[in-house]
Amino acid sequence: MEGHERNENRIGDMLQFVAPGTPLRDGIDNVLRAKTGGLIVIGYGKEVQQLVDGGFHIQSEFTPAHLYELAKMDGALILNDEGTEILYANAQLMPDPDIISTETGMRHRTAERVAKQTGHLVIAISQRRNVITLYKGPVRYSLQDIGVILTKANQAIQTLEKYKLVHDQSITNLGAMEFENMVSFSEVIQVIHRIEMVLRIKREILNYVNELGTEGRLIQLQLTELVSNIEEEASLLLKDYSKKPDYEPYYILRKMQEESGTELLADEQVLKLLGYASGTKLSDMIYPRGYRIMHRIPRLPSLIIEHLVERFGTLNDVVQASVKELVEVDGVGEVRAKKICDGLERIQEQLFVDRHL
Ligand SMILES: Nc1ncnc2c1ncn2[C@@H]1O[C@H](COP(=O)(O)OP(=O)(O)OP(=O)(O)O)[C@@H](O)[C@H]1O
Repeated sequence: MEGHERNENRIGDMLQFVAPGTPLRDGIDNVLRAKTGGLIVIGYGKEVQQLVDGGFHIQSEFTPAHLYELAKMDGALILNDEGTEILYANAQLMPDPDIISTETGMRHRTAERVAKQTGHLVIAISQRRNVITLYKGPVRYSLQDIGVILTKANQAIQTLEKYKLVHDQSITNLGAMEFENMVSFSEVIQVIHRIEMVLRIKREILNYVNELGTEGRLIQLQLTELVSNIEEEASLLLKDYSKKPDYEPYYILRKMQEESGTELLADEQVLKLLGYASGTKLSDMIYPRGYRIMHRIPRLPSLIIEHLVERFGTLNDVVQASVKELVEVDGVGEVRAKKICDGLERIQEQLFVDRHL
């Protein structure tokens, strides 16, 4: 897995763990308000044990009130992996002083070093600055004010709506061109870039949703409504256009997301992921297998679509096939063959109406 993708997953996990609405977050918020400061390590594996000196073995059930009371003591609190028990209080942590830390205060330096050395989640609650900072492995993340995140999340939803409109239109145009046998690599790559943009903003919003916890339900609903099936649609597109029919579309999709950093992928990278040689010309024509369009035919099972692709190879050949030829395919009787013909005709008509709207 690429570095930035792994870090994003780490941030997502951390944020979920301390999201508003969880008992841990209630406890942390109490400590923040009381301005006592706090240092909390999640998990007490061997790696952590080696760094702990002194402290009281408490082993009490985790409640926000216990956390708040115990945080009044100096030193660190150590919780179990699930954050459901407080194991130690007033513990002195002694991470390797050679581990580089960019923090200045001792609490935050210790938190950063312990996280880097053990890979565990460490939470520093600042006494003076009203900030909660999370550390896990090399990742550092400062929690932001809920109001600020909500504003950002709402802005991101608006951006997503715009991206989604552009994406939908480009998918419609591509569909119309597929029926006309007019698709070149260039159109396919353009649609893939649009998918990339939608997926990227979706990931960003998911991070906000994780961070918002119970406060993010509305954003989550909007997100689901807008892009719940984007991955499935993308996977069908990749199945339509990958060089070899047996390419695993979700694998390509994951690779695509791993490889795209702050910039969109280069066209050659997309071609490579689809399995095409680097010299492939963007103006060359390419013919879809028809997975995406055939999935839009009502009540046509995926297995039958597989059989149709095996038998005919491209969407165009399915469109050209007579009822007699369709019936030769495993699982297709006369009634279903007619439904396929009618279905394709209707989809084509609809696409021609909707294109360039
Ligand atoms: N190695 C350590 N193990 C356990 N607790 C520590 C350790 N180092 C610092 N602390 C805790 O952090 C407290 C504050 O330290 P310091 O003021 O240097 O931190 P800081 O990073 O500036 O944090 P703040 O923003 O809260 O002031 C200490 O009183 C102690 O409770």
